[in-house]
Amino acid sequence: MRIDVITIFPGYLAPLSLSLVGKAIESGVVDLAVHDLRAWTHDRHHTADDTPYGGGAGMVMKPEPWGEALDAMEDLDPAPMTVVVPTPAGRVFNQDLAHELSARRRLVFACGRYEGIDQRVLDHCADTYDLVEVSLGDYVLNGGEAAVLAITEAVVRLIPGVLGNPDSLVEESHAPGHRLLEYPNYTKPPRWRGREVPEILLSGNHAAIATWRREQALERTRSRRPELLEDDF
Ligand SMILES: COC(=O)c1cc2cc(CO)sc2[nH]1
Repeated sequence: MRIDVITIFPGYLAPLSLSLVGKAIESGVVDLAVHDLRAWTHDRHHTADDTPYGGGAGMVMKPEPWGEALDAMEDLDPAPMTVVVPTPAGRVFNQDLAHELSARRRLVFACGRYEGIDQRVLDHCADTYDLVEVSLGDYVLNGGEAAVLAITEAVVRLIPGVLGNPDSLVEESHAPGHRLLEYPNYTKPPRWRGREVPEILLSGNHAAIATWRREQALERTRSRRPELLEDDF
């Protein structure tokens, strides 16, 4: 998978070259490039935003730099582009969408700032590429960069070969077909500040442990995320 990120804050994406995503880049499973949108501005001040037509607070990102940046992305790799635009107005990101995006050959993240990107850029992307507008949830950030960090980690870890132990993908919360929250986890020591590890986990009775874990997952889901237990139909 090739990932390109276009942003006016390239430094914000530096963490992507660490740990999990970093290993995927080193191993060649993922190619990642971060681009400064201002490279496609041509005025002395490298202007990327302007006042909104129709008035209102804040600034809007100008379409011209985005158009030139997206054109340049096409020249970098012949694979068809999925353009992912984090926005409060987007589809809420979840594990199903993470799986969908992990199957794509190429992702181009367009990080908005200010009040957002001129709508004509989104319309151009919808007509020219595969556009996915996505929000991390029902709250607002100041820009798309933090969302790109989260989405990239959620997507890259699903690519075969990236995680050391693919079994850990099976039982985790929100895994496909696994609509329960994860059960509680314990490790040594058996007693810590007067708190014991549940006896069952020390019993070696794997069937009973599996039952206990499912009961714990059900209980947690019931109390914290009851909507996950509602049937879809
Ligand atoms: C949960 O919030 C988001 O996913 C989010 C993405 C973006 C992009 C912005 C720039 O206009 S503000 C913002 N919030």
